[in-house]
Parts: sequence; C-alpha cells; structure tokens
Amino acid sequence: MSSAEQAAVIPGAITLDGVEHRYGDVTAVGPVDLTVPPGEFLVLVGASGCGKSTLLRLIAGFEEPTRGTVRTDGRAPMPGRGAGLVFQQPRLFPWKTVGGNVALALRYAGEPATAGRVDELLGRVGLHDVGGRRTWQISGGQQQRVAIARALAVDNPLLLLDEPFAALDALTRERLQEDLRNVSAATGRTCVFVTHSVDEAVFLGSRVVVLTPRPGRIALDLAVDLPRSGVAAAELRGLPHFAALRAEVGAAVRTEAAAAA
Ligand SMILES: Nc1ncnc2c1ncn2[C@@H]1O[C@H](COP(=O)(O)OP(=O)(O)OP(=O)(O)O)[C@@H](O)[C@H]1O
Repeated sequence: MSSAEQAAVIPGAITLDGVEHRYGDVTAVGPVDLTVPPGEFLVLVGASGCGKSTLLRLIAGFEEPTRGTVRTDGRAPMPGRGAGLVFQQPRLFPWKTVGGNVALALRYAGEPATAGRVDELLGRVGLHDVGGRRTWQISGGQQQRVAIARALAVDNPLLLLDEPFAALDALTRERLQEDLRNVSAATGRTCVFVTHSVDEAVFLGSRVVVLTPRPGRIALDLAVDLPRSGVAAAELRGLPHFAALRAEVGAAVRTEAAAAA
C-alpha cells in the first residue's frame, strides 16, 4: 500500500490520484493529484470556470472522475450520505422551523434528534434562541449559519463548502468567516472550501490551492502558516505575514486569470 493509500484510510483524509473530469468534449479538471490530511482546511481558488466546483463535487461523490480515483476515508465517496455540504444558497426547508431543519438533518444522518443536540449544533454556529423561528424570520447570514449547523449534524469528518458566503454583505461575511474558522478548529473536521476571494482563502485556509484555467490543475499549493487559534481576527488580518500570503495567492490568481483571457 502506498503512503497516499495509507493516508486515505484515515477518517477525514482525502486523496485524488490522477483525477480528470470531462463534461462531454470539455475537460473541466485535471489531471489533479492531491492528498488532504485529516483536519486540514483546504481552500480552492481560481478564475470562474476553472473547475473548483467540479473538484468539490468529485470529492462529495456527486460526479465520478472520467479518469483517476477519488478516495475519502479510503473509499469512493458516497453521494447523499457522505460529507456535510454547504452551498451558496442555504437551501433550508421554509415549512420547518430553524430547529426543525437541524433536527431533520440529524434524523437523516441516523442520529437522535433531541432538543439538546439541536441546541448544541445551533450554539456551535453562534445561534441562540432562534430555534423556534421560521427560516424566513431570520437574516441571510443567520440562514447560512443554520446551513452550517445542518452540515455539522452529519456524522462525517468532511465538511465541503461551495462559496457559502458569496451572497452575504461584507460585515456578515467576515463574522461568518471568523466563526467557521473557530468551528473548524474546535471540531477538527477536514474542510474543503471554494471561493473567488483571495482574502477569504488566506484567512480561512491552512492550505490554499490555486487552480489553472480550464482544465483546472494545481498552479500553486501553499501552506498557510498562520496561527489557527488564540489570535483575534483583526490582529491576524493585520499581520505582515498575512499580507505577504495574500499577495502571493493574489499574484498566482491574476497570472492564471491572464492566461485564461
Ligand atoms: N454539468 C455540466 N455540463 C457541462 N459543462 C459543465 C457542467 N458543469 C460545469 N461545466 C463546465 O466545466 C467547467 C468548470 O466548471 P465549474 O463549475 O467546476 O467551475 P468553477 O471554477 O466552480 O466556476 P465558478 O467559479 O464560475 O463557479 C466550466 O467550463 C463549466 O462551464
């Protein structure tokens, strides 16, 4: 068994081995080789259409690679019953309460949907005393927090997020980034996060991968060696090293976008 295969059987590990994906005649992704150890916060950045969402869907098991293999926990990913998923739109059920949405996710995951467990998950994302409200009675930022709580209800070490904060105003977005950073540190989940924002990538990621224009391949694979806890968000963003990392990622994104033009 290779070291990549050994890493892949550890819960929360992801391996992509020679992965390519085509839609008809269009090669959207690949080849990509990537090993993500458990607990890593990997951010995928790149120009529109470079294949970020396709890579995420391959890891979620919604797409099968045209070539190569994807493994999560050493197995082919299982669509539907696999990782916790968060999308750009919260996709909550409007006929259910906030707590009802989280309870449904717990039941779907085969876990007891007790009031205590629902409150605990809502508390994790900073939501208190809104469990009895309808989803349309809370703000867009709060709805996205519910979507994250629902994803955390899934008993799986993987959390996959596709531009979850893109539709939010700047201040709400920053607050959710801070909370997600803390949630990921507290839960130890492996996160894969897709974004267009270089700042968001460097703030959230413990590793940032910049993709080339279609087909998406790895142009830059950068470890973000910033403290994961114990430093306030404003302080972190003010560090010279934060600015240096942001400049490095930004330059790679611009170079790749220019190549696409
Ligand atoms: N279901 C599909 N059928 C055909 N082509 C597709 C399909 N989904 C995506 N594509 C194409 O594959 C390429 C990669 O798309 P993908 O959505 O993965 O990129 P992306 O980097 O996430 O883009 P964006 O940042 O705009 O969301 C694009 O050229 C897109 O048009």
